[in-house]
Amino acid sequence: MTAKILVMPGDGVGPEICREAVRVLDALASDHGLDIELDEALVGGAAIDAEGDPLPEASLAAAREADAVLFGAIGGPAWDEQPRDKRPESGLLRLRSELGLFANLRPAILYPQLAHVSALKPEIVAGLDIMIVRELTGGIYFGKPSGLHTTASGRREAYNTMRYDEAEIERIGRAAFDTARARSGRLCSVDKANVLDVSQLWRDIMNGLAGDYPDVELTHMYVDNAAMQLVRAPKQFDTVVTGNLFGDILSDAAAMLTGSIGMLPSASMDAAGKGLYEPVHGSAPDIAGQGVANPLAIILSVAMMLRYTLGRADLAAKVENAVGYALDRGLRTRDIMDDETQMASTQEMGGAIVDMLR
Ligand SMILES: NC(=O)C1=CN([C@@H]2O[C@H](COP(=O)(O)OP(=O)(O)OC[C@H]3O[C@@H](n4cnc5c(N)ncnc54)[C@H](O)[C@@H]3O)[C@@H](O)[C@H]2O)C=CC1
Ligand SMILES: CC(C)CC(=O)C(=O)O
Ligand SMILES: [Mg+2]
Repeated sequence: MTAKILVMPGDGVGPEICREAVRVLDALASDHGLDIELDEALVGGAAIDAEGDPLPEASLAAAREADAVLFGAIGGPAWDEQPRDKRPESGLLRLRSELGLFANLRPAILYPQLAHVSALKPEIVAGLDIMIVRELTGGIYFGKPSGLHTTASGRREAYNTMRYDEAEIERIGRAAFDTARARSGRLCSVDKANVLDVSQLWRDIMNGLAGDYPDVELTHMYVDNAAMQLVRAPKQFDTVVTGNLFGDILSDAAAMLTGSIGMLPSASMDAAGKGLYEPVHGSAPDIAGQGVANPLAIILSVAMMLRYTLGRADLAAKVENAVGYALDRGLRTRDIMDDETQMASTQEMGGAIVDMLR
């Protein structure tokens, strides 16, 4: 059956990297029998400019109808002064929430060719393969009450609420235990249970689930220590499960262990296997329009789409191997370049992956 893929390029480098990911999908369709139909929709700042809404009704409807969404990135200085619910970022948050994409998988895998551009010494990161499972539709990004107001004494005051109920925690917990079970069987739950009530509930639910997964070894770590351990000895981690805010921060840190934030893909899944696939990075306004953005994070997100939604693990492996071959050949976008390698533009890197696939 033909799979419907909705492409949402967004802002900044989003359209540049999406273009390369679409070339990869086109090559898989024409040369490897991938049965897909592509459509495109507005989101983020581009949608605000065109329609006054970061997630127009038609875009949301198209996303609901699609089997998978390929998402570029949103945001940028042009929209930074907008109130929070009118910013491009709120379009992405709403999309995640409306589609029920509660499980965000962010794999930090080091390609051995990039060991010496990692933020850490090669011997500390060699063989790195961590899966961060981040809760994506709850926590402080969504909790009510939230707001900004002026108090009786005339001071501005702002607040957000980190809130989870036990069903939300259990749902992401089970996704993480299942993920850990399919990997090495080690799961580290990251929280701040020494300070936060919400983290105490989180820890309690994780401990309760452990009984259903006797083959998975569950440990707990406070988030401040986890940030430190991630840069001290990252290979102690296999699968990490954490809340929305902590996962957002830890995954950007984990990205640098692989050489660049331009290398980290992600999958955001609902309960039925539908997914939105996007790079971990943002719209990178500082390099937008220069043709230097690394398209590998979104191309590796296409590989996750092939594996998790389209049932084509064979093609996912082909894409991942093609990335390896391109790196073997010394192709590097600026963020992962060193003295020995040749600089490739966004388009050249995408083209190299397409050539490998043909
Ligand atoms: N999922 C999304 O669409 C996300 C959107 N954002 C938004 O993006 C905008 C910029 O946010 P920042 O904090 O600057 O984070 P960012 O991830 O966009 O950029 C951080 C740094 O990483 C670099 N970088 C990012 N992607 C790269 C790539 N593919 N290749 C090479 N270098 C890359 C950028 O040039 C910049 O120096 C903001 O409006 C923010 O809200 C931020 C994170 C996620
Ligand atoms: C809404 C986004 C800006 C949040 C984010 O940084 C992310 O999901 O990585
Ligand atoms: Mg982020």
